[in-house]
Amino acid sequence: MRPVEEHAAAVAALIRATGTETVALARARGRVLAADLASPVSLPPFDNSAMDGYAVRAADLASTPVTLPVPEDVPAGRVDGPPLAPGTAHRIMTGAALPDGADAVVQVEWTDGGLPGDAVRVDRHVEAGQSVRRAGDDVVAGQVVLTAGTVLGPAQIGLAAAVGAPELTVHRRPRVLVLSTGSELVAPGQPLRHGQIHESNGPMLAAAVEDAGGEARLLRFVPDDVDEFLTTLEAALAEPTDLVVTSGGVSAGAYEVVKDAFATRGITFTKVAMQPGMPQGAGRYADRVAVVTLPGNPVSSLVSFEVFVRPALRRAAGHPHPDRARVWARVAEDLRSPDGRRQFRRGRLDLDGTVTPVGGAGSHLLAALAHADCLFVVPAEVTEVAAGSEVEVWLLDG
Ligand SMILES: Nc1nc2c(c(=O)[nH]1)N[C@H]1C(S)=C(S)[C@@H](COP(=O)(O)OP(=O)(O)OC[C@H]3O[C@@H](n4cnc5c(N)ncnc54)[C@H](O)[C@@H]3O)O[C@H]1N2
Ligand code: MOO
Repeated sequence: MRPVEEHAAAVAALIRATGTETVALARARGRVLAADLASPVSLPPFDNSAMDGYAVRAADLASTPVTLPVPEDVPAGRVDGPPLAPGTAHRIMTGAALPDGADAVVQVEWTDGGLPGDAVRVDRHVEAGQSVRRAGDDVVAGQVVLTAGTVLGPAQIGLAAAVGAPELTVHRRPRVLVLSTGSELVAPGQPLRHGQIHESNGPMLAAAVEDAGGEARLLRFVPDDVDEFLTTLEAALAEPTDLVVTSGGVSAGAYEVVKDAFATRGITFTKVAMQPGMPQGAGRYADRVAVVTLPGNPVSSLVSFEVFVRPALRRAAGHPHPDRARVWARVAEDLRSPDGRRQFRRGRLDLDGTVTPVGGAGSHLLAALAHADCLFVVPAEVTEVAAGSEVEVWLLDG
C-alpha cells in the first residue's frame, strides 16, 4: 500500500499555484495577500487629539485653575486648521487635528466645559504631549504594512482600508468541480425508496472546498454509467477548472464508474495505507485537468479530503500554513487500529488535553464525524492504543 505522505505529495504536485487577482476589500476576507502592501500615508496622518476637551499650550497652564478664551471649535473632520494663539484654548474633539501652536489637550472633565466664543476654566495642569496622538505613531508613510502571504482577516482588512487601499492583490481561489457518483443517490429533499440514500458527499465536499479557500462548483451527481459520467464531466469542464474532486466509484465492485472512466485517461488508482480512505486515485485527466478521486463512504471522503486535498488547495492559493493546527493529547479510551494503516479517528478535544473518540472506526459514521472537533492519528505500525497514551490531534476548526 502507498504511504500517506507519498499520495499527499502526488496530489500536491497536481494542483498548480493559482495566479493573482485584485479584489475589493469587502471580498478579501480569508484570502491570501499576493503582493506586499506599502502605505502611502502615515497613521495617524496628522497629530490629533486623543480626548474630547481643549487644545492648549501646556505652558499656559503653569498655574491652575486658569481661565482661557475659546476662540474656535475644532470637531473631527475640520480641515481648515485654525492655529492656536498663546493664552487661548480651542475646543477640540477626539480625532480632530491638533491646531498649530497647541502642544497638549486637556480633557473636558478637567474643565468647566466652557463654550466656543466664550471662555473655559481649566482646573488641572497637563504636560506637553498629553492626550496627543502623534502622526506616524502607528505607521510611517512608505512602510510595508502587510507582506505577501498574509491571510486577510478583519484586522488586516481594517488596516488596508486605513492606509487607503480600496482593493488588494490576492491569490486566486482554486476552482474546484465536485462530482458525486452513485445510482443509489437521491437529492436531499426527495423521498427515499428502499436501497436509496440522500446524496451527502457533494454538499459536504463543496463546503470543505470553500472552507479550504477554494471556489466550489457542485455538479449534479450521475448514476454509475461511464458514458454519462464523461459527458457530464466534459460539459462541466467548459468552465475553467483547477481541480476535479469526485467521490465514490473507486473500490473493487462491479460498478466503479469513476475508476472505469478514468483508469485509461490519466488517473492512477492506488490503495493508501490509511483508515478510512484506503482507495484513492489522482492524476491529470486527458492531460487537461487535475483530478482527485475520493472514496464514497462519507467519512472516508471527508477524512481523505482533509489529508490530501485541503493542504494542496491551500498551498496552491499561497497559504502560509496549509496544514491543520496539530497538538498532542492523551486519548481517553483504549483503541484498536489495523496493522499497516494509519488510522484517523474522530474525536473531541478537552481543554485538559484529553481527546475522546467520537463514534467507532466505521467510515459510514457521518453523524459521529459531525460531532467531532478534531481528528487524531494512530500510526500505521500501532495496533493497540492504551487509554492515556499521547496521540497527534488535528484541530478541525483551527
Ligand atoms: N471488495 C471490496 N470492497 C470494498 C473495498 C475493498 O477494498 N474491497 N474497499 C472498501 C472501502 S475501504 C471503501 S472506503 C469503499 C469505497 O468505495 P467507493 O469509493 O467505490 O464508493 P461507493 O462504493 O460508490 O460507495 C461507498 C459507500 O458510500 C456511499 N456513498 C457514495 N457516494 C455517496 C454520496 N455522494 N453521498 C452519500 N453516500 C455516498 C455509498 O452509498 C456506499 O455506502 O469501498 C469499500 N468496499
Ligand atoms: O478505506 Mo475505507 O475509506 O476505510 O472505508
